[in-house]
Amino acid sequence: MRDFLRRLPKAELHLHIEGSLEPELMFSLAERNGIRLPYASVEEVREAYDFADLQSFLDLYYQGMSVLRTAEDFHDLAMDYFRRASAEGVVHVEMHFDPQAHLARGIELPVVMEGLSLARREAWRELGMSSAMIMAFLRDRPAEEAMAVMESAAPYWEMLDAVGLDSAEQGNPPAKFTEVFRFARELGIPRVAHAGEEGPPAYIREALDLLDVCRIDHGVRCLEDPALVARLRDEQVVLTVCPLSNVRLRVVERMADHPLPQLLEAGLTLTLNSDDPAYFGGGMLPNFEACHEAFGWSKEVFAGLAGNALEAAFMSDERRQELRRRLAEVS
Ligand SMILES: Nc1ncnc2[nH]cnc12
Ligand SMILES: [Zn+2]
Repeated sequence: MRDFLRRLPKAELHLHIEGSLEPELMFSLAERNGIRLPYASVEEVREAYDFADLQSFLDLYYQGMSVLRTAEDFHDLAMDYFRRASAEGVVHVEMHFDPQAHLARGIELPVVMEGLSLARREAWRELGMSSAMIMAFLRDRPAEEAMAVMESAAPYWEMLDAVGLDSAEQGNPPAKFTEVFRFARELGIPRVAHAGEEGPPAYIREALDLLDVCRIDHGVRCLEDPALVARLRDEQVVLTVCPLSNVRLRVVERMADHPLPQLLEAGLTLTLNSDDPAYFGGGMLPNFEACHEAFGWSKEVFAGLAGNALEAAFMSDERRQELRRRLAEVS
């Protein structure tokens, strides 16, 4: 099964590129940039990754990314992840990135865009891996700031496959960002949003009704609202579920308690993703394997999930056709 799961052509739709920063790279970038880390060793960093909830993770996540300063750093970050993901059979990566977290440290958007764009071209050339960019707004910051970022991103609008919404969910409903998302819609930029990770089902409804998103990131708490589940099923809204993330952030206690089997049973359109692989115990393959171990799903189930990701991905029709063929060959 492990070999089958590795060979499955997997598209990853929910990945925070800053959350792919492994402690080893964190140390080498800190050294390159003359930054002192509050850890003595790589082991000490890993030991600190014991989270009580989303906020306790976010505190370390924003601290960790302080080593990213130059376009070269962002390039190295992304290439480091693309290489690891490619070795796990990932063929397409859609990366969220958080401009406001970098602006707050004095790192301007062009630095981020230059580094990530260079890595994307290299990944295509050297690994045959396609990718997409999702510019995310931090929902625990003011909506006016998100709007300012959107406006300042004008030179890059063409390069954005979507805008997204992440960071601390509780108390920061999608409604807060209605105007920013309306602006993105007017520009023809697709929209996704984290909702129903820690927040209530009402946030999933708001993301659909007010932000007009095409996908919900996480969405696992929809099960608390049967009418919402029926709507998600009928409208075939894609959920980008991140199983290991949900365990590590204590959305659920253990993999065996994860609601994935119920979500599948309810007929929802699901995909599997890693979210922040450096912080949550691994990338796409470990997430697929954890599901196999916990739920004993068949090859057909995993091929179905991989197929859902291909259909929902931001990629050219030509690329989608090619990957559909590869999926059919493997499964
Ligand atoms: N799992 C997550 N939820 C919300 N915001 C995030 N930013 C990075 N990872 C996140
Ligand atoms: Zn996420």
